[in-house]
Amino acid sequence: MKAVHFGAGNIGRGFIGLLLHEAGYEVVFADVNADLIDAITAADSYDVHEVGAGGRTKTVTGFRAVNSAADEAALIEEIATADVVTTAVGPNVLRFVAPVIAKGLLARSSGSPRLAVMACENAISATDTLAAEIRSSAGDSAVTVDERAVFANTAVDRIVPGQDPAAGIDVTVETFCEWVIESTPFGGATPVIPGATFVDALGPYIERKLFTVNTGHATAAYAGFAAGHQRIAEAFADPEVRDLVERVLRETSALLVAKHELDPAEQDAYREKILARFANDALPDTVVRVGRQPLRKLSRDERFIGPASQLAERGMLTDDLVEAIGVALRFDAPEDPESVELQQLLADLAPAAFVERVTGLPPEHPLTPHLVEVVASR
Ligand SMILES: NC(=O)c1ccc[n+]([C@@H]2O[C@H](COP(=O)([O-])OP(=O)(O)OC[C@H]3O[C@@H](n4cnc5c(N)ncnc54)[C@H](O)[C@@H]3O)[C@@H](O)[C@H]2O)c1
Ligand SMILES: O=P(O)(O)OC[C@@H](O)[C@@H](O)[C@H](O)[C@H](O)CO
Repeated sequence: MKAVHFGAGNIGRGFIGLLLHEAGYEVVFADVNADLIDAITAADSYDVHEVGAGGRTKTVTGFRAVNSAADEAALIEEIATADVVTTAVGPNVLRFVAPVIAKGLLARSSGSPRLAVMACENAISATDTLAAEIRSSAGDSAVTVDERAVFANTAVDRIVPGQDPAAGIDVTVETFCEWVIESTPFGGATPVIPGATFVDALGPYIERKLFTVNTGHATAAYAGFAAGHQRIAEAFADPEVRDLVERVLRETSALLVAKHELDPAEQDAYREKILARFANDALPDTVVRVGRQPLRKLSRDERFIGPASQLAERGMLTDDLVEAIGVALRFDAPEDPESVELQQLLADLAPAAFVERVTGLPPEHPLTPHLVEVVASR
């Protein structure tokens, strides 16, 4: 069995590549970073170091690498003969990997089994987004794409921080990991990936993950940045940061319980487990990594505006989320282009125009006045 995985970065090597390897797949990493591809090609194995209580080191072997910017023909051939294609490149990059996946699908022999395509990104329905880009790229052959591929949405959860360059291609990760994949598109013939969980309906899982892990994580990052902290564990040890994270997650939990009819006690336990993960001092994660791309994080369906808008539509409380959004506006990290753009937009636009442009919410939405107020008063 062969898997082609786009994005040989933190999640690619430290999570998806590892689980595919453990499932018995030969993994072909595709990435645009030439130095990274050369390093992977030169290695026979790499280690995934789990840190924190019960952490172990796992070794990945049986992989190859293709430079997707330089060797499209080789990548098309790999996709044409693969069983699985996964991505962990970032939601905004999906449109750039779609054309070569379309070409690989069209190059498959018509008798081949259908290719399982799964985007492993922090975004709702990321595989649907990727599939739409692949169909659009295939043009008149879009029907053939759907005959040859099965597209399944997924939710991925493992904190993988930025890596020490001296570690080579080894990866340091937390012990926790969860890969949830929707089963329905496979019609009963799901890929064999023992480390993954297949569920009929992914909606509750991805919203629970994004609106708990990622809303809380981003709140810790932005409040930590504003308070002058560099590492997430250090930020989370600050009582004021932790208090805001806990208040925000009580609001998102109220939404998740109401919308998806989750058991409140189970959601409380899920939230507590996540708070303990943020406190993992053995994980060298930074507020700048976790806060990266603030414009993406403040967009319509993402970890702040997604839950806050739905709470407001239900007439439920959003005060703490709105406070966290106000703190996010202070994220000013020159190394992050979206942070620079965020600060420029704040300087250039009136509050109402800023809210509409960044969050995508119309003026008449019940959340909008609260956001305009927080932007105006910053
Ligand atoms: N790191 C985490 O804790 C974590 C956890 C869950 C989900 N995720 C999600 O996984 C995705 C990747 O995050 P990451 O932390 O691994 O980022 P990363 O920056 O470590 O890795 C992304 C990789 O994608 C590569 N890439 C960029 N453009 C590409 C292209 N056009 N073709 C092929 N490769 C390309 C980059 O060179 C890089 O190696 C994101 O959607 C993120 O939200 C991350
Ligand atoms: O990857 P992002 O930028 O969407 O979010 C940053 C972190 O919150 C994220 O990478 C988490 O570490 C991860 O989602 C945990 O599963």
